[in-house]
Amino acid sequence: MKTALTIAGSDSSGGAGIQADLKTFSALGVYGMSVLTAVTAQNTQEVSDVEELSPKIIAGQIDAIFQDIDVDSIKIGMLSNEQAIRVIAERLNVYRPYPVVLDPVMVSKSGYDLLRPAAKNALLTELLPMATLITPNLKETEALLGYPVTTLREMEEAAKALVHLGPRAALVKGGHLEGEAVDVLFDGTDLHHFSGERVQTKNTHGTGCTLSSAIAAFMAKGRPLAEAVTEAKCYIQRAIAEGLSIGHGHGPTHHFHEWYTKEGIKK
Ligand SMILES: Nc1ncnc2c1ncn2[C@@H]1O[C@H](COP(=O)(O)OP(=O)(O)O)[C@@H](O)[C@H]1O
Ligand SMILES: Cc1ncc(COP(=O)(O)O)c(N)n1
Repeated sequence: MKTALTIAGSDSSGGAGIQADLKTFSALGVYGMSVLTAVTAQNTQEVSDVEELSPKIIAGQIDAIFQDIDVDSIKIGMLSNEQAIRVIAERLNVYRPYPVVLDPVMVSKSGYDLLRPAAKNALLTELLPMATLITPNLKETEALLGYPVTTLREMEEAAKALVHLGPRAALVKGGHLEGEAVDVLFDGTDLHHFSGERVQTKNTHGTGCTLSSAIAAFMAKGRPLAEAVTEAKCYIQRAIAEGLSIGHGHGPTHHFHEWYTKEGIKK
């Protein structure tokens, strides 16, 4: 069985973070592992507290996995602070995993800073250059590039500009635009568009976590990048369409195990 590792924060309500990542890996038939960076006290309405883990235990978790198990892909999510970024970059430089899907998580849907603003530079210099793919939403794209991105044309230019910062490829997600939910991939050579029908729902907690984990899962299975994004987009579309009205805020996406067949996602 192929394996995938998520390096991310815990969401106590189970809709985002490590929990969403492991549910996605499992639904897509890869063996999931986790390195925790922080524990959030969170529900569908708010993040009420965060406790960051020490660089020592973050390094310890990474070492424990890589010294024993072959890792077929990695997804990185919530990092919280600069020390976590530095120790993860340092350990990954030793083990050189491939592929690395980096979701540059910054602010939760409920408005809480999941990355301390002062840690942004370390993210840019230490981790972006190691990534096979980064998957920012529009706000994160703006924070990384330093200018607003609000149209499809600007998303295309932004995806190219992000690749200049070091990752091999960039997927700019249009989940927060109006109209069709269009994501734009620049793979270093070509631009690709991935379009999904917009679902009118408030149950979008963890959509970015789910999409990046699904891409990592398909890449673990050996799919080339653009194909992995196509399959993952199909997965997130249905996970949102069948999202769950759990809690009183932004409910979570739905992960169905029976979706995955040997041929791919059941359409
Ligand atoms: N209401 C929606 N209907 C359909 N697709 C959506 C919707 N909201 C987000 N998406 C898709 O979900 C994925 C995650 O995007 P986004 O919500 O922008 O990320 P994030 O969770 O990082 O803010 C993207 O593929 C985006 O196009
Ligand atoms: C631990 C953790 N990681 C990531 C997110 C982002 O998810 P969202 O953008 O849907 O709030 C989150 N809320 N919590």
